[in-house]
Amino acid sequence: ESLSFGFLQVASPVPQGPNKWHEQFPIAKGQRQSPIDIVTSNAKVDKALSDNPLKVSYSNNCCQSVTNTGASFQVVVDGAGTEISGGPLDSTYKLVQFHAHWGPLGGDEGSEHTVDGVTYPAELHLVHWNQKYKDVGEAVDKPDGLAVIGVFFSRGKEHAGFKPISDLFAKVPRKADKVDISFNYDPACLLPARRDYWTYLGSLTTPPLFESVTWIVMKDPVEVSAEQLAALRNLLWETPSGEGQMCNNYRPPQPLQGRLVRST
Ligand SMILES: CCCCCCc1ccc(S(N)(=O)=O)cc1
Ligand SMILES: [Zn+2]
Repeated sequence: ESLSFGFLQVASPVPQGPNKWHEQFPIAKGQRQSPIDIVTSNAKVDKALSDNPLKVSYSNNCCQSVTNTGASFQVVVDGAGTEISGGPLDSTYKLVQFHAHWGPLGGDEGSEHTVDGVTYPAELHLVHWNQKYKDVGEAVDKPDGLAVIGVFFSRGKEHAGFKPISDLFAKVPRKADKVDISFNYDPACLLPARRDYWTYLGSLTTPPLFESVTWIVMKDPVEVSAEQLAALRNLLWETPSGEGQMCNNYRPPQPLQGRLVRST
């Protein structure tokens, strides 16, 4: 929101970058921050993860709308029937929203997690909250409150499943713009066919940076076209020099602080 004194319009402050977040959110320098660089040789295969496979049961009428949050697009989901369980999770979690992080036009950086230092042009986050809590607001800052599935986007052929969503970005150019999703949509179409993943305990990658996320990062990227990656830039946001294309909305990898990354 912008402050206004009658004739004088004071623009709302431009959001600060990741290297300043610690000033307002000291947890930014915490012990379980995200994202991280996943060093595959240090990841430990845990048979327990495959003995109790990650179960993803989304419905195809759960997506309600797409919003420009001013930091990403966000597909808002009503929790009806969109649950994950198993794998690293001791409880059932419900999907509440999904969004993404990406880099500059045509670049290869943009993902938040990296794999042996390799970045992808974008990373999708499917955000779920633990059903042991009464709502997402109660879950959001608890150590086992959230589970986020990360899916790397690589540049290649068009992703038919992502197209209905990427086509909507042009309709929500500005912060708080919102468009309803009138068609049936199953977010599971955004997951790679091979369901192998790395998992570790981390945090939200944007303020308030709560250390409340069990991360499940899919090993295989999904391909989206250069045009679909470019469509992400139909979303606009405030830059120091005024309104501009939303890009580079990713936090770089944070210190591992001795955490174990497990692997299927
Ligand atoms: C008190 C409200 C907090 C809303 C938390 C919103 C949020 C959800 C997921 C992620 S991410 N990028 O780690 O998936 C970041 C932020
Ligand atoms: Zn995210």
